[in-house]
Amino acid sequence: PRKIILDCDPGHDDAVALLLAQAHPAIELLAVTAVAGNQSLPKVTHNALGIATLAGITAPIAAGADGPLQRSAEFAADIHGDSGLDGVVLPEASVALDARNAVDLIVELVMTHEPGEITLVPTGPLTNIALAVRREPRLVERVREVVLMGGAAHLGNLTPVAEFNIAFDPEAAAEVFEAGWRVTMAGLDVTHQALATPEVAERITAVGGPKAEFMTDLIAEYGRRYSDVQGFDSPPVHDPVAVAIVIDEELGGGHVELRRAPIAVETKGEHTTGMTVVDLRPWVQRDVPTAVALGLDADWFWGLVTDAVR
Ligand SMILES: Nc1ccc([C@@H]2N[C@H](CO)[C@@H](O)[C@H]2O)cc1
Ligand SMILES: [Ca+2]
Repeated sequence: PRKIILDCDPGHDDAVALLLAQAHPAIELLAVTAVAGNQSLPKVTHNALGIATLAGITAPIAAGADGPLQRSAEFAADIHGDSGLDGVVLPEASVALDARNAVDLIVELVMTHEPGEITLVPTGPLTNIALAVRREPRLVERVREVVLMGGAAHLGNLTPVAEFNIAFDPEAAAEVFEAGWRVTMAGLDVTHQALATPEVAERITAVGGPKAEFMTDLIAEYGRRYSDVQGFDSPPVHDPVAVAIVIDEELGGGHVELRRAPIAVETKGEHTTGMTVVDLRPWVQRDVPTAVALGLDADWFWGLVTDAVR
């Protein structure tokens, strides 16, 4: 199995990513690290501990950055609510927070494993990841790859051109994309194909049991907010797509369409800050370590999530 560290800001869809990462045999979840994004650090950390309890995650859970490198934090309360996980009941946490800071834990795990063993899977702002590389630049050559949920080659969600995770901390994102390691970007282009339709919800509910109930409530609440705020009939469940890409790589591929392309992060634009500028021009030389996911076998994807619930 592929060893991963899941860096997240739970977040309804982060919760699905955590359940999938914990359940799938092709993934070994080494640690969960929390970062401010959808909500404040204390709130997303509290949510991570509750989800870990429900999911039976025994890997260390550590809290990291409480805000962007330079800018002030703007949480996504409109979609995730004041708690960061509104509308779902979490069990009282039976797992304790690791005493180490998330950034130290990421550095320690990568530097004590063999080069190429660990994959970083960020599903929130990239503040922890940028801080880890600043603390230990050798991370760039030791990490196998970064498979992140964030960015967009076309339309944004926070702004016309910027996706929330990148726009929350554009400076951190720029450092991560420019570091020189392999980065696979699961942006809105692909995650907007991961829609939790009524058929998907029924498939998950039919599994039965506490995890199915949790997921059913989560999808219903997340769907209500996505409908109210962004007018979606069914909510795009972004974060587990990054985990699914790692699973697909482990199982031989074929379910996600990836395209190697130069990706630059705008940090200074008056109208474009937070934009991931993805160069899809076919004649452009593409021997770069960055790639963007453009297509998803949605039925396969939802099969993974349903099996994770089961
Ligand atoms: N409107 C909205 C804002 C933020 C997010 C969170 N940011 C990413 C999608 O932009 C995901 O990681 C998700 O957790 C989702 C919707
Ligand atoms: Ca997230």
